[in-house]
Amino acid sequence: MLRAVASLGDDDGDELVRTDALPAIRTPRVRMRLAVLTGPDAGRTYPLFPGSHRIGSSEQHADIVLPDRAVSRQHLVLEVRDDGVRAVDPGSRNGSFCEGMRFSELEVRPGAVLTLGTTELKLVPEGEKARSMPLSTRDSFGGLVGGSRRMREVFTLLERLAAGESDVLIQGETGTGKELCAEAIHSHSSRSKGPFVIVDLAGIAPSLLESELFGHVKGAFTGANTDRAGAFERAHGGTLFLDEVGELPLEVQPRLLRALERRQVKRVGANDYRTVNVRVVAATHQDLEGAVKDGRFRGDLFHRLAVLRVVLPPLREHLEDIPLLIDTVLSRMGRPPSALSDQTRALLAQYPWPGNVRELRNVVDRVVNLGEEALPDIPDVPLQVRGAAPDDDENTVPMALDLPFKEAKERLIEGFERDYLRTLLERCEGNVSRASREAGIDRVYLRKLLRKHGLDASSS
Ligand SMILES: Nc1ncnc2c1ncn2[C@@H]1O[C@H](COP(=O)(O)OP(=O)(O)OP(=O)(O)O)[C@@H](O)[C@H]1O
Repeated sequence: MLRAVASLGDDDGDELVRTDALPAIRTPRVRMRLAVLTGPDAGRTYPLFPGSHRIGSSEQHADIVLPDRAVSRQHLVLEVRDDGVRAVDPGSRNGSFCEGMRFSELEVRPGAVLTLGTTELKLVPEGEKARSMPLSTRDSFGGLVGGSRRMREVFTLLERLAAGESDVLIQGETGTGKELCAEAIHSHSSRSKGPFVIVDLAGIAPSLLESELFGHVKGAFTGANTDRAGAFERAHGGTLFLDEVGELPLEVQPRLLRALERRQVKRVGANDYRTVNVRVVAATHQDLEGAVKDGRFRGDLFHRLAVLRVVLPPLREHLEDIPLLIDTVLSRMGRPPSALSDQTRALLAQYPWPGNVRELRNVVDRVVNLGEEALPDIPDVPLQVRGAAPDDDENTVPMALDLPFKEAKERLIEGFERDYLRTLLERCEGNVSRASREAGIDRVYLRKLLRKHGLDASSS
């Protein structure tokens, strides 16, 4: 007897007839594709069926063969399961990277870009285009610079949205360039001749917030000696940048929502509304969706602000931009690129930069003025060994063979420690107690090691 008709696929409408007697047979089906974005094979895609897929440069050792001289014979294995994809680097010579970070084992999310040698590979969920957005050809937009894929994707989005009139929400960790981004949107818009008004909502006493945003009339409160226009009115004809919008107290949020919806503001103590012509660009380093769930931020305001959303990546996800960023910082300081030695640059390229570009700028400033003692405690190990010569021996780990034995050995151990700790933390979801049990090392010592390598348990 027929009991049910179930469709196994969302996209192709295949149907499977189930009966009591015959259990459903699940045929392997393609859920993901691997798209080659750059490198000699750019443009090719491979279906990823459940099971193991070996990726490398040798037809003997790999199922997906990449004709890239910087790719090892067997460079990476993708283990595709029903519920996810795990990438394992079995010891490639030049390493495997996910958004700027080297890994040896990684649970890869759909849409992630992996870099092997000079080849970039994207895991594309079935039904999605390999590249949803063309990459901008620029390596700067306003004051923001970056030639990496992540930044060029941001630039494409900015090119498109700057010209429009919609409000924009910029999200990103502290120091990722949110203010620069807002300025760039303004200067590339038709409002560029109008004012660009900045309000840092985190820096204003809650009692003064309404007056700062909407203005006040004389006598509205103690100290209101004259009528004063608020930021919305001052930004008339231009752009209002609301920094740290996540800090806005709940009680002020309905007034901001009203101002955004009606483009009308009422000064504190006044009876009438004034119409303003303002584009609002807001920014936050907070997880606003989380704040909405926790009831700290109004959902309707969030949706109104986030009509268009730009997410700026943390620097650790585009480490390849560090050389360009260093040159930019130096030139903004009026210094030539030679103001920093190659050795210092190499060290800076290996630091995880929790404070993002702002921290990089500050460190470059200090090192140029005070010398190398001002460098942060940077693990001295090669993170990125890209575009290197092809491997002669699959088991070769990149080693500084030209260094004195002791130093070369120390580097190798440091590299091992860091790779080990990263994988460990990832496996234990940042739980240090669990990590210390699994690794069989004392918790205090583990914390010390994590600090030494700039790894943050909570953020892993
Ligand atoms: N992509 C970038 N290119 C060039 N400079 C950058 C970039 N990102 C940030 N900076 C520089 O880093 C510093 C911090 O940038 P900005 O103030 O825009 O960051 P932010 O995200 O607004 O930080 P916060 O959340 O702490 O307010 C500035 O000096 C800025 O010029």
